[in-house]
Amino acid sequence: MMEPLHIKTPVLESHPMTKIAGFPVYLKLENVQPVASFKIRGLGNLCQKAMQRGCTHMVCSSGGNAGLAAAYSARKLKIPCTIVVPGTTPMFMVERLREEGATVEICGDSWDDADALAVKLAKQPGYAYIPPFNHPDVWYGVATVIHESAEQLPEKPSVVVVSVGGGGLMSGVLQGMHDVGWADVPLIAMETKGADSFDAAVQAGELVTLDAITSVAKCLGARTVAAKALEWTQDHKIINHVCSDQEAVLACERFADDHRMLVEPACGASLACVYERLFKVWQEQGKLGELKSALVIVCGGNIVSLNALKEWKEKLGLS
Ligand SMILES: COC[C@H](NCc1c(COP(=O)(O)O)cnc(C)c1O)C(=O)O
Repeated sequence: MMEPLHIKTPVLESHPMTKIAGFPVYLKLENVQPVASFKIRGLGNLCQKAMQRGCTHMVCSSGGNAGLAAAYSARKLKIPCTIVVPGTTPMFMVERLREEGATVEICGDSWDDADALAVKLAKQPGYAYIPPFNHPDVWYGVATVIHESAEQLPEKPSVVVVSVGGGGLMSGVLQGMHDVGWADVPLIAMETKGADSFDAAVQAGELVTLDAITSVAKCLGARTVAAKALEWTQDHKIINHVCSDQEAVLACERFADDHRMLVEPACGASLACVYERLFKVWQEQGKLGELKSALVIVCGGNIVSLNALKEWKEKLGLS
């Protein structure tokens, strides 16, 4: 059994968010992972399995964070890797991937275009395709975030909150929830407008491919959500919600002020669930009953800076 490449992260009760919600809000701080996002849990597991299956070169498509997790894993496992990112990925992130030793290819306007090239490159002998969200080994690794939380929390939470891009975080969290006896705990699945492929699938009752990703939360930018995520709606109570880019970016700013930690708008979408007081809305709609506590998975992300936050606020009319 190999040592996992992720670390056990803290669970912090957020005093400011508890005051807003009216009950304890616990934060699982995946932003303090070595690669600044939860991604290392799933990609670390997948890369270790790929190495054990004898791969000699890994190829991962990514909006950035999964790529960094794969590049970090490959470096730790001493295996060459290629990361394919869309043209929307900022150059500082491309340089960060190269600093991890990865070869970086830039392709297309969204993750889906990058993924198509990654799949093609991985057909070379000895190469392994490393999907960023749509694989059981990813979900198995992500499930550890709940296994840890169950040991860290004083009691079972009344609700768990995640962000949804391709649906890997959501699927792994749900797997973990069922592992630890939280099958009756509703999951809140948050997306941003313009990256809402899960909501589109739920509304249509089948997978839907968005024409483009127009949200600033590019790391939620999978135009088609994984089938597994939609399947989970048959087996678990899931409340999905689409917030605006403005709400996600403001949540990032409030979180930085409240906790002195800077996270991506992809993560801001989850934090907006608390900051926009959505629990009360869902209780008034009868979607949620009494709530004693909430667990928010702070998924983190690298593609953010004080300057980026300022630019997003200007772009979104928030300045
Ligand atoms: C296009 O991008 C997909 C993936 N980011 C996904 C992601 C998510 C959503 O996770 P998912 O639902 O894709 O498993 C949440 N929070 C953060 C900070 C993320 O980077 C990537 O980096 O390749």
